[in-house]
Amino acid sequence: MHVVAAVLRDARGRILLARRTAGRDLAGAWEFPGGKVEPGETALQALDRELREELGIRIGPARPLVSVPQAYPGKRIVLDVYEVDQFEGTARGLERQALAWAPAEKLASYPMPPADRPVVAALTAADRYLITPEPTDRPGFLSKLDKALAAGARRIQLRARAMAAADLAILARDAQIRCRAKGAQLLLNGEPGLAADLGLGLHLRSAQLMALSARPVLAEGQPVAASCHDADELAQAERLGLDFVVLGPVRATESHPGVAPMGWEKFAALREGVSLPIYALGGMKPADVAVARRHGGQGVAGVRGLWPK
Ligand SMILES: Nc1nc2c([nH]c(=O)n2[C@@H]2O[C@H](COP(=O)(O)OP(=O)(O)OP(=O)(O)O)[C@@H](O)[C@H]2O)c(=O)[nH]1
Ligand SMILES: [Mg+2]
Repeated sequence: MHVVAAVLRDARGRILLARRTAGRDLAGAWEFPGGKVEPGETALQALDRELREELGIRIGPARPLVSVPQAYPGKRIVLDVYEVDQFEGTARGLERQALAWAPAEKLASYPMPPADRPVVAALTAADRYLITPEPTDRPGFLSKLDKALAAGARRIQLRARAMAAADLAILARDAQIRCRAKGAQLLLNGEPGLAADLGLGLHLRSAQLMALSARPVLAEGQPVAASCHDADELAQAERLGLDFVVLGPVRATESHPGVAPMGWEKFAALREGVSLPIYALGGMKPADVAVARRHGGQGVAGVRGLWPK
């Protein structure tokens, strides 16, 4: 089932949500206004029709945001979401549905269908997840980090697997100060204790993820993420209530020559089974954000393709 929906903003930048009425599936959930594409319609024709029927507005140009494949009990949908910057008329609940204009940072507090979580993440969180190369010289590393932050990196994983614990703690603090100054999230790879002590986020390796029975406890508001390669790992990440994951390798990479790439079709098929925000990993460059979004991804993750030269 192909479903189209719109992100509409008011003059204050708040986003329109509509509440599903009683007697339909997912009744009571808040959603982005829209509906099913009918036979013979294009996605944009369907969006225009649905918003006229449900809200009484005529929409201007629409830009694709993300297209989320999602499996529900007994059906599979692709939720195709567009950002619409201009519309004519005043939005009203013509089908007796309640409407709410929500600030972007409040979206996550509305109960929404599973397919909408990746949409909210696409609207509010970074589309690139930068993984650092193994730090060798500290000044060189920190100046590259500054460069990445200046270029807009807002979600960064410090991955230092060969470093002595004491050195890692010092480097992590230096990196933390720089990230804080730019409002960027910093997640430490594989070290739950140090991440908790320093007030950093945590990135779990897949083996660590599978060995846990509860989400690791961190400082207030710090994210927990994980590396996933298959449906079991994704399901575990969702069970533990993680904030996001990386999934791959989508393409072949120099760093893992023996590993068969999954490709975008498999990426999208795996994404259907969970409602987590997912970054594509493996041979990714910033220009691949668009293809990742077309397959339901949050964006791209990587070392080589994202770390400054
Ligand atoms: N419009 C909309 N539908 C969503 C969202 N998220 C999501 O999972 N869906 C699902 O996509 C499907 C959309 O169908 P719908 O019931 O709104 O379709 P419709 O407007 O054509 O109306 P209908 O009820 O008369 O068939 C439902 O299964 C709904 O649960 C969302 O954000 N917006
Ligand atoms: Mg609808």
